[in-house]
Amino acid sequence: MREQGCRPALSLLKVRDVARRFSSGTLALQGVDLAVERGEFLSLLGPSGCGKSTLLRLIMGLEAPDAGAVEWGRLRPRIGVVFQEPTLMPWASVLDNVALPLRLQGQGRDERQRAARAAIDLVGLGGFERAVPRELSGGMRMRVSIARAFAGKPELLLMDEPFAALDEITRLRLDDELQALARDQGLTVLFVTHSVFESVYLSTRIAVMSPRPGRITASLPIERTATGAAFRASADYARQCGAVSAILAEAMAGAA
Ligand SMILES: Nc1ncnc2c1ncn2[C@@H]1O[C@H](COP(=O)(O)OP(=O)(O)OP(=O)(O)O)[C@@H](O)[C@H]1O
Repeated sequence: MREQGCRPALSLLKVRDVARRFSSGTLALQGVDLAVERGEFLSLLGPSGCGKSTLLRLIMGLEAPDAGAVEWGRLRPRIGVVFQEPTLMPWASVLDNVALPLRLQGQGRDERQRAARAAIDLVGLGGFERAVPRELSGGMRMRVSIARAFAGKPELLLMDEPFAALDEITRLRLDDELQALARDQGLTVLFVTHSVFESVYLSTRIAVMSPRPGRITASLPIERTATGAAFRASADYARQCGAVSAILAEAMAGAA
């Protein structure tokens, strides 16, 4: 069902008319249509409870839709996942935490340690391989979680409000690091957030969701006329934050 080998469209992923109702009776998603294109940084922006995490779980294959389908392009990409909580093994070193998925895949010790060290360097934690999570700050723990996702060399990175629990300064820094990593590694990212400012800063496109039952009400490409702090301080950034906020408010009012 997932493989659509003969399909001419080359989107990495298509969510078609998806609905999800929980056994409690809650209709979390209805009529969700979303195409994810290779190489884009796509944010899913919507109010709390609109079904963003549910949609990510459907894409991960952790749950099945009650209607509609999640369809993959020519090949199903390797997927990396980062959640809001870093979900590290507290007793294990940074190196062992990052190498865990590779161990579960059955990779040999040398191979997985090499890949884990490379991912740790990528997120700027070189030198902390032997540290355990309690010796790290919240931002460093989140970097470990990102390194763990990168160690498997993902083509598609699914991120569920990864920086929501962090302080503003750490969050801004990790936004910058993530954006640079995604660009340098040619990754496709699907990033769930409540934050208009974060989504405009990070994304090449934003999909806005309505309140529950969630569906995509708008898709907006983001124009980036500068990078880093210069973009954050630019009139273009402020203008696009204003436009996205207005569309989000419209989606909220439409559902009221
Ligand atoms: N396992 C479940 N059983 C019953 N209801 C659920 C379950 N998981 C989620 N829900 C409900 O489905 C709706 C969507 O939840 P979901 O976590 O996907 O929203 P969200 O947009 O990610 O929210 P937030 O931004 O607050 O994390 C909510 O009303 C939630 O209570």
